[in-house]
Amino acid sequence: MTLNPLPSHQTTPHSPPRRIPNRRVLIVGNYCHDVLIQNGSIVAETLGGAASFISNVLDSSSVSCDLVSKVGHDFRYEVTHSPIVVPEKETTVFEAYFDLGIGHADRVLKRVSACDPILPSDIPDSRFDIGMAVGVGGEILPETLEKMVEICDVVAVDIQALIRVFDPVDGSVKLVDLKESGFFHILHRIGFLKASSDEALFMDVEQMKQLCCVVVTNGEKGCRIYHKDDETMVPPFLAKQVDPTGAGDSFLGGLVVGLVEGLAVPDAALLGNFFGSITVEHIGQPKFDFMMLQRVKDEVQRRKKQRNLCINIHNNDHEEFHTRLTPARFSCADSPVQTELLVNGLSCDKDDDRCL
Ligand SMILES: Nc1ncnc2c1ncn2[C@@H]1O[C@H](COP(=O)(O)OP(=O)(O)O)[C@@H](O)[C@H]1O
Ligand SMILES: O=P([O-])([O-])O[C@@H]1[C@@H](O)[C@H](O)[C@@H](O)[C@H](O)[C@@H]1O
Repeated sequence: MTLNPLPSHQTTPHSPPRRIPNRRVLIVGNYCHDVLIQNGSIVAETLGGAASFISNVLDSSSVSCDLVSKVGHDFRYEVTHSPIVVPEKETTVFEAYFDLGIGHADRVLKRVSACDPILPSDIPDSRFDIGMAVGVGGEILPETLEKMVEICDVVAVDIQALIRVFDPVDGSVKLVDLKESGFFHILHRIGFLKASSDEALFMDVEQMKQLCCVVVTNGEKGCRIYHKDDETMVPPFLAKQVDPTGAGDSFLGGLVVGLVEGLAVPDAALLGNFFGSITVEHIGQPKFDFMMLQRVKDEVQRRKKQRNLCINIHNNDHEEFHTRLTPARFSCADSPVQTELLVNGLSCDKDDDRCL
């Protein structure tokens, strides 16, 4: 298996272009029901789970993907990629509290119900170009990740799938060090490890960046990429945050769209920032504007052509791409109207039927 997350055609802009065949992506992680709570009241109930946010970005970007997810008999959303229904179980439920004000976290998460884990036998035996291990409620097992690295050329992992543990009484999410997670022995076989800046405290970035490409997201500040001796800051896009839920997931979706398109890793991460910034402007799943998506596709094609022709482009020079994507960012027509601003950046549009 090729583990180099930065294929040579991407790292050396002066090498001849290589045709990239159509790629297929495998997303593994459970859908869930999200309940957003503020001041003791339910503000919104939405479809959640990293798999839902990521497939939304991939589907909108016309990147074909297979999705393996388990839900219970009570799953209440219509989704494009049907989950496995476990009739005797309930769907995973997360409550997100936006007013507990613990530390500097923007929300406190509790897993109040958990569906079954995803087993290696639930995953198809075919080969995939990119696998995404994106559990939220502990559904990815070490043997699940092992199967993914066997059948996928490159695997991108959200660290939250590996290091979350759940309080047996109230389901509060706690994090354990990556070394104690039970997954550490597999990590030299993955391509990308994505963590938020809070989660990054639970790994040794210096060590991990020798094993794979580490991407640390940092909310409105964008993200940083670490690989071997390279470190790159990738700038953010301006956003008016309504609900932070799913930003990291959409980021990962955008990153993988960029990789599938054959962009260099910093440019792919810029697409991640782009989709992350749109997501924070919505409660639950964002609906991406068609014109905006078309402009992004055009800019991606333009960027690829420019890279292939080696015009004005250096390895870490993604500023021009950022400048060209910015107008596309604001052609998004369905940004929610802010009607009521609540504390900690959670606000609700009264015309949005997900808001209660
Ligand atoms: N307030 C914001 N303004 C602009 N972009 C944001 C904002 N919040 C998140 N993003 C984008 O989404 C990405 C992921 O968000 P982050 O909050 O770091 O992840 P997570 O949801 O996993 O905690 C960021 O790297 C950034 O690109
Ligand atoms: O906001 P984010 O960290 O990218 O990802 C979120 C998870 O942390 C959370 O457990 C889940 O309930 C949300 O639907 C979303 O997937």
